[in-house]
Amino acid sequence: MIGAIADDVTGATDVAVALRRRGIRTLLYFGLPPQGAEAPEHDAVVIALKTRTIHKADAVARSLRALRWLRAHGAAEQVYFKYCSTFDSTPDGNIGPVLDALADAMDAPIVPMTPSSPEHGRTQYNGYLFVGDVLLGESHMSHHPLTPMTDSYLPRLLEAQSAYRSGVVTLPHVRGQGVQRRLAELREQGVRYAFVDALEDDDLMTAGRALARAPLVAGAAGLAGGLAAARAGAGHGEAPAPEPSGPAAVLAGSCSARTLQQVQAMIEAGRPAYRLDALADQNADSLARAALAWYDTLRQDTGAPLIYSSLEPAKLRRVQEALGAERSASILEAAIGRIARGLVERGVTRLITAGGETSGAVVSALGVPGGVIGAEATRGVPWIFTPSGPALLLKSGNFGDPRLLLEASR
Ligand SMILES: Nc1ncnc2c1ncn2[C@@H]1O[C@H](COP(=O)(O)OP(=O)(O)O)[C@@H](O)[C@H]1O
Ligand SMILES: O=C(O)[C@@H](O)C(=O)COP(=O)(O)O
Repeated sequence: MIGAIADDVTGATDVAVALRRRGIRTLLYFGLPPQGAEAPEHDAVVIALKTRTIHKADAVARSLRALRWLRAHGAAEQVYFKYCSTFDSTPDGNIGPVLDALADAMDAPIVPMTPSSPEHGRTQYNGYLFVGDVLLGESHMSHHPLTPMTDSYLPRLLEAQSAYRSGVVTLPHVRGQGVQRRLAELREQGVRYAFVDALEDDDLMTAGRALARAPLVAGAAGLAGGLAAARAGAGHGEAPAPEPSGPAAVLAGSCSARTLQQVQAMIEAGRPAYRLDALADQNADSLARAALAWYDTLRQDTGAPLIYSSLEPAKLRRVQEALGAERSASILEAAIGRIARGLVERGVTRLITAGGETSGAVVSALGVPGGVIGAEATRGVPWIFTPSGPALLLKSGNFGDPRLLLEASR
């Protein structure tokens, strides 16, 4: 059985649906699964953590707890550590510290990985990560509020955060000379982390077949899809994918280029929109109260509203200079969590959130333990049906076309 540990909740939904698409019956939990919970038949478990930007010791402790749970429940035959397809991290971590801890705990001699996800425009070549046709460090990710990415060479990025050496399985190895052969060479050279080049889905499928027996693998959802495809013989066909209904609302806390376009599309379509301004009010409670009071004034026929804090890079910098990056993020995340609770109390049954950290804040504020994976609003962004809460669409900041938020909230 595959056990996946994801460093944020949007990443968890992305990897869960990548497994499910290949007929792998997948359970998704937000945090450690509740004790004694009855689980339907399954072939994979995904545990969504929120460890991407917290203190690294805490990230390591939570990830090891997740590993212990997977082992105790027979779900650690192969462990997949899901990080972002744009390698979101800082020189402190948390990808490196978490991987070091997992690799040590599992005694994994070498950990193959790749953030490549060609369907989202992320590709790895000679160890460099591209976003569309530019290098990661030259992409919009260099402006990220919490994890600005300014380098593009993956071994260097990981070595800065890890106690171990990194190397590359280059494309000629993937496409001919052999992934296993290259991994053996790298092991001899004392390398513990092997970034596998992949430009196309076929490369991920080849890598997935070669890595079917690796105890610990890491990366974005693309390689998880390759591993799942390698097991597809044991698959159960794609499960039915229900669509939710009922009143919807959109909460956007991502400042990624794609979310900014999606927010703009909602505003241009005339949807009611309310901006959370942390410069004007630094109290999460009163920010949330004011937003909910605004929501209470809306007519029924306006279309689903948008509440957002998303700002373009120059304005975001001003907020961060005034309040600090961490403080402004934590005020806004706390406010959005409270707003989510207030919206559900007011009858919202479809909640759409943009941004990984933002979605994590919403999931913890709602206290939902996990959910059943439903239809994808767009590739990698499935509806999640929670047992007693609303249906959730947890959208990675960078995913979806510019009309996604508008259309998903119709
Ligand atoms: N106006 C703002 N000022 C400062 N920080 C902000 C603002 N709006 C959003 N943020 C913070 O930026 C972070 C965005 O991260 P996240 O939600 O993971 O989005 P993405 O998926 O694009 O990475 C969140 O912690 C959020 O609270
Ligand atoms: O791999 C990806 O790009 C996503 O699954 C992901 O991790 C999303 O993170 P956010 O952009 O922070 O939502």
